[in-house]
Amino acid sequence: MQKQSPNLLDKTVLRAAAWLAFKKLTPKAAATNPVMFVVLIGTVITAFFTVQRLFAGQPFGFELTTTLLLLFTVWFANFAESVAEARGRGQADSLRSAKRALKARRIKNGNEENVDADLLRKGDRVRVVQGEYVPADGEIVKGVATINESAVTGESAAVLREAGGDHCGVIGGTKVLSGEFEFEVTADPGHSFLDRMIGLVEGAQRQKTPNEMALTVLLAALTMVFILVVVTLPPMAHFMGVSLDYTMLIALLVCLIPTTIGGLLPAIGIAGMNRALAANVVAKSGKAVEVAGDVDTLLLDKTGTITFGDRQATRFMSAGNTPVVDLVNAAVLTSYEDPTPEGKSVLELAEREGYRVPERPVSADYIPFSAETRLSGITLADGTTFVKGASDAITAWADARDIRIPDDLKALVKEVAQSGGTPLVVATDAQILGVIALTDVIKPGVAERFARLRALGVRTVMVTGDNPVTAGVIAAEAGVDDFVAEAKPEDKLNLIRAEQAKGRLVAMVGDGTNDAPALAQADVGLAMNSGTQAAREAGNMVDLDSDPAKLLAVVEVGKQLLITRGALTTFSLANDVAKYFAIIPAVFAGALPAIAALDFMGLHSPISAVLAALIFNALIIPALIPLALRGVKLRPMTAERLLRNNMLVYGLGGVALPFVAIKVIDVLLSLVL
Ligand SMILES: Nc1ncnc2c1ncn2[C@@H]1O[C@H](COP(=O)(O)OP(=O)(O)OP(=O)(O)O)[C@@H](O)[C@H]1O
Ligand SMILES: [K+]
Ligand SMILES: [Mg+2]
Repeated sequence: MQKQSPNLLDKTVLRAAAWLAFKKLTPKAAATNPVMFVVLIGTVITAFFTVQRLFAGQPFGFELTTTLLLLFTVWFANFAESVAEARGRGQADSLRSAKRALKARRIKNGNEENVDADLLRKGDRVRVVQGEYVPADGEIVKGVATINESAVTGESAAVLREAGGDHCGVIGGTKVLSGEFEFEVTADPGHSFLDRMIGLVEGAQRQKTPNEMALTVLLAALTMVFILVVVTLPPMAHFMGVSLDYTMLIALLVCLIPTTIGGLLPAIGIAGMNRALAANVVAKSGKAVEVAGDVDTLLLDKTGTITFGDRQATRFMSAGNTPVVDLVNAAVLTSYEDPTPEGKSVLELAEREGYRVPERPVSADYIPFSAETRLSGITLADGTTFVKGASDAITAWADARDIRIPDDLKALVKEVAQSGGTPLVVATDAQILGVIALTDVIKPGVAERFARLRALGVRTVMVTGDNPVTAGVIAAEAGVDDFVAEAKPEDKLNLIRAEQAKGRLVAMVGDGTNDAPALAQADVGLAMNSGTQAAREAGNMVDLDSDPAKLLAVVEVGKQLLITRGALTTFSLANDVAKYFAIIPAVFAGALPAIAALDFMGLHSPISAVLAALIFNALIIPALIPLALRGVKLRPMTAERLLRNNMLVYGLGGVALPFVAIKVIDVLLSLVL
């Protein structure tokens, strides 16, 4: 479900960007971009020459044209960045409309008071009822509600949020459709998700990523090299008895330095962030999006990520001679206070099948389900305990109590597991009663996405708390590369560490508090917005749609960012090399007949050659803006093949294009000059 991003050539966007690009024509703004800074200095110098010649009564047409072309080059570079920013700004406006003046019922010392939402602070308790807007970001501590989050996510389907689980997160500005709850505020005003998103799309919080920094340094170094080359030209020319024109040298320098990629680099980065946002993913930094493109291993859990995660009980299968009613009764007792989908569905199945089940006990100790123990249960007032859980967990529990394992248990567990279902073994402290079969459905399309990721060189590993047989069946059906079964939360963390120790970059997704350490350890940690505050803080990205499969899209957005940057860098550098060979002979041909042999382009005159190159050099920036913003199309192939293809297309294309374009512009100029 992608949010509609404004049209690339939307008139209002372009107009806003054009103005913004003018405002950026300052030395301070240019200073962040070394290549453009050099062009700006060149502009000032050629402008000086223009004025000088004007006052000396000499012809100044070439100087003036060069000055204007250089100014346009910087303006086009600013324009590219501004279009990317302005496109984000449109998104920010629609987000800002979700931020309205909200009221809150704050609870203080047991009393309720009406306050402006601006006054809410971290830790405050607030009550919200049906029909109201959630006044701040927070976690539900009491109650349950369905919420329409469309103001923030663009998704209009109602979502369920409740206390005490991994789905307790609420976002300020969203609307409560039904139910009521109390929540604890987790963000001060100005630091909410909405605020963060708005800041991100407006580029206010944009910092250069490490890769972008490295590339900027490289481009600056190249610029330095070309400055040295051009500076040594006059003495050399002088030695050969040729005197060179300084305006022409500056024009030559600008043609040679990497202005194309220098001008498009910021736009490419912003566009990547915008694409992540359009997919409803809030990255805490541009770096996170970029790292996602380099990820080698993707850790996914099974339930809820690969499958829909709404595991439903579908069958009671008793073991040995145990009557099915005994199994059902025990299963029901363990589920009265089990709020998980699994627990609820056990009660529903018993009712649907018409069993007369025991009353809900008035006083009992409940054993809540945890991913650590992988079981849930109840101890009645008379001391009898009933548990249900993963087969290995219950077998271990039974072993510790010297409870005999029925002979046919293994076969029952296997039968459920082989169909891809999850067997829950039910036991009392006297015997093992049987198995509840839970079924879950694999999300459509995941197998194709994994195949696509594999083609891109990303390994997928499924980590699940489920048994190895079920895990194997689901893994095969979904087409993951590897799986780990019977995993506890800390196993995820260890797995991430092990992968990282092999020099791999790891991405994972999670929503629970127990996922937080792994989310923090992973290079890309995608937290679900529905998840706990701990998870949302630990991850470096948050998915507003709370769809764990979104991780796949995030990796693709990151890859596309890296590939686009690589392709345009190749193209830009190839261009510069070509321009060198296209215009140097023309510039020297008149003075040095020996070089005329190299002047295979047959350009009209040195002046038209240089102007043609400058015009091409300026126009190529806006011509590539659409590609920079949309991104190079991501085709499933390995990194090496991608690199080779890019070198072929963008490298060879980048070499060939300037020759053709400069020749055409030169012919047109010769008609004018
Ligand atoms: N409500 C429950 N009561 C008892 N046992 C449960 C309950 N829910 C799940 N289990 C058992 O605990 C195991 C671990 O559950 P957990 O939710 O940690 O992982 P999972 O959902 O199987 O896998 P994943 O990590 O892919 O989400 C399950 O495979 C199941 O056997
Ligand atoms: K250039
Ligand atoms: Mg789970």
